[in-house]
Amino acid sequence: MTLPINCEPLKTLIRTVPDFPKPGILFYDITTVLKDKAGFATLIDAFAQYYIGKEIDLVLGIEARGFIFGPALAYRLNAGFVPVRKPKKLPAPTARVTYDLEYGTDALEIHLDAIQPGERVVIVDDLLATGGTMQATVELVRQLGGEIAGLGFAIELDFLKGREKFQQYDVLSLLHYDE
Ligand SMILES: O=P(O)(O)OC[C@H]1O[C@H](OP(=O)(O)OP(=O)(O)O)[C@H](O)[C@@H]1O
Ligand SMILES: Nc1ncnc2[nH]cnc12
Repeated sequence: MTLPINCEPLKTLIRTVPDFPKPGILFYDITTVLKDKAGFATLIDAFAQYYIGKEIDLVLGIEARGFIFGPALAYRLNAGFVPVRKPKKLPAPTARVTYDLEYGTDALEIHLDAIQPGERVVIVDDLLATGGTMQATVELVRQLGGEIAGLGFAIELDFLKGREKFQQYDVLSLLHYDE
């Protein structure tokens, strides 16, 4: 059995920015790990190692930062990639769900024909905070009849307890922060 990839050393490559985008928010900036070739590869390798062999048909990436990890992971899993987008970006008929954010509200859409009923889907995003964004995406997948095989995050902000929204799902977070 292969040992799980330890991503903990990558914390040195993640920049924290106080009071962005609003006062009181400590922003976890992944651009500093993405530009590090070993850092980015380690994150994709860690996701891939977890999902290989789980018969994943589709990887869904949530706009915008889920688009960074989703396609690279889909390629490694020999799966398709589906973008979940902010409103009015997708050209064909869509399903839409609105949700609350750590710092505002927003909505997400998916093409109605993006998932066939029963297809096995992994949803990826850069960060789990309150879980509102992922919860909206889970709802979109359920509306289309997809089977949720996993929810994957590069970073989880444990203190916001977003994970509690997903108790019936397999949640993978590569890095955890307590504050
Ligand atoms: O768990 P939550 O409280 O829902 O927060 C997490 C979401 O917030 C950020 O995206 P944001 O909405 O800022 O959009 P962006 O990726 O377009 O910057 C982040 O990339 C996640 O998608
Ligand atoms: N604190 C945070 N840092 C980066 N992305 C976020 N998305 C929601 N909360 C965030």
